[in-house]
Amino acid sequence: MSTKELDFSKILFTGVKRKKLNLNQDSSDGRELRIRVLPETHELPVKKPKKQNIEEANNNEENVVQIFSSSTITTQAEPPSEKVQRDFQAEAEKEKVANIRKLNQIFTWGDEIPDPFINFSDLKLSPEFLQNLSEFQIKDPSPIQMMAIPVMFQKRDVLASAPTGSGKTLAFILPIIKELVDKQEKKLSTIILEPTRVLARQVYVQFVKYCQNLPIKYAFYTENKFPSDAQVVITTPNRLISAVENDKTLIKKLKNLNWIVVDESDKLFDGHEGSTNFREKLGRIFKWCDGAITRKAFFSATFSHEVEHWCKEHLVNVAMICIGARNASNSLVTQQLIYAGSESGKIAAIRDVLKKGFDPPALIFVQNKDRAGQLYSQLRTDFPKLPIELVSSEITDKEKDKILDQVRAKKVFVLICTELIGRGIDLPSVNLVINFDLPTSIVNYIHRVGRTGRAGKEGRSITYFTEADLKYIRPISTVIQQAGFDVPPYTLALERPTKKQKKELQSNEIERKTFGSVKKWEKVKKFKRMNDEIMEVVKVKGQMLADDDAGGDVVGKLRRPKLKGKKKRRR
Ligand SMILES: Nc1ncnc2c1ncn2[C@@H]1O[C@H](COP(=O)(O)OP(=O)(O)OP(=O)(O)O)[C@@H](O)[C@H]1O
Repeated sequence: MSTKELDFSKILFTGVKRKKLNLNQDSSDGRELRIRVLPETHELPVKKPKKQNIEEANNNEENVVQIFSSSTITTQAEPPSEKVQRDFQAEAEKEKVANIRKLNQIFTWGDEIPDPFINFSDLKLSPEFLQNLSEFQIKDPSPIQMMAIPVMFQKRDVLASAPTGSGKTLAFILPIIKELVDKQEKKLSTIILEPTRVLARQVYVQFVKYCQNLPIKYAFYTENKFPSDAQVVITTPNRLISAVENDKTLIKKLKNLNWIVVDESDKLFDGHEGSTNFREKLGRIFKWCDGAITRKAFFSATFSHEVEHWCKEHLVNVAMICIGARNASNSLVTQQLIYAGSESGKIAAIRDVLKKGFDPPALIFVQNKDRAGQLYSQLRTDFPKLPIELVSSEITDKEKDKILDQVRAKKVFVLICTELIGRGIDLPSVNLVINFDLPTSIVNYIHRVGRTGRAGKEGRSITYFTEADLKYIRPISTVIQQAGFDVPPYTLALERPTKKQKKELQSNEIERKTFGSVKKWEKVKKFKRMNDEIMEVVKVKGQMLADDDAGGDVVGKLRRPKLKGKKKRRR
């Protein structure tokens, strides 16, 4: 068994590596998606040629190979012995690997860590799989892929951390796909856990892309029946738990898994989620997935030392991988920290940014759904022609998927959102992230700004703070400075928030003055709800018509559904 008794009682915290990155010294900060490989500089240590004078050389014809001048010649080098050549090649290879690791900022911990690979073609992937990678422009591995893939090939537990947008998803799905193709096992082999349904869907889409023409069954499980014929199931802890509660026979299958992958794992380790308490749920799931062959893989852009200690303590032969500095923000994102004074100052500042012009789409983060509604109404009033959307817990999952797809397609120019999509969401087209409300922790900051600057592209972020944020600003200011960007110097001299203050901030948001009215958003919300109800009726009617084999235009046959709370108009 690979795990000891699990102890989820400890409280996790996150810390930032204090050392300042010297970005000027070496521009290779390891955060680019493209790998860096040194040019080959090694040559065999050929013995230095002897200089002889011509008379001497003429006496020994065998030695004469090249005449440099009228008075000197060079004798042929004595070939090094095979052992010397082997030793030298091994040494050169070691040095090359060390350089690759250094340039890509690959740090590892554990026994028998394999060398990073540099070409997908060296991985013995099937031609179909290689074709799928190239179809989606995956040419070279990113640093996390270079290291995590060979480690996962060793079939051992792994804890991996790498910057936002650096390709962690492919780093864990590639070894899983390869194993399934090679072994051709039909059993349920892998469970991938994501903190939210939206992220589970996103990972599912990656499987759709990379598994074309491959004999693999994968499923995205968030509703209805557990897909028991799938080899890979992508889901959330909540859904998996309720599936097992409904069908205890699943436990037997879970004990026979090859992999359980915990993506955004520091989030799932998080014990501060109140009612959702992910850590407790993960503990239950791990007890089911404790088969001797089951390996665990944890991936995230941020990790606390506690998670690291937990893994060292509870996992056998775990390999740890860290790309770049631990808990650092992505330095491909140009980061600004701006004092806006007050809430109205922030509104003025954001108007200014949108008016001056920006490269859409942009994400604007606020601290809760009410604030999202207020800002939505405000910006719709100020910029009636700008395609603005909002994602918060108030809209359905399907609506969320739709809006996020519109952002990807650049049909939505400004997306107002809450922490709900602060993590993991891959919107490669996003160029600008605005923290309208200050994130409540550096971890949230790192993930939020990581929605831009993805896949090696550059991005930009602006973080506003007000009088009310002053006592919490220093940690965020430090992270920005560590990424190599200027911050107002006094923010670094302010007192650090105490542990109590940090905790308070997690459970109680900063009270902020409201602005604008939420009328516009209320209207849109009502419309969206109506739309959802109509779509639901369309689905049901469509099913009924299909069952009756009636065909025809389903929508045309519908009547307007009765809406809850809708009063009859009095004449
Ligand atoms: N080797 C590669 N070459 C080019 N693009 C890649 C490569 N690997 C992944 N990508 C692309 O990079 C983007 C970001 O990848 P991914 O979503 O896996 O990032 P991540 O590290 O999981 O980020 P986050 O921490 O925010 O979840 C995706 O659009 C993905 O298709």
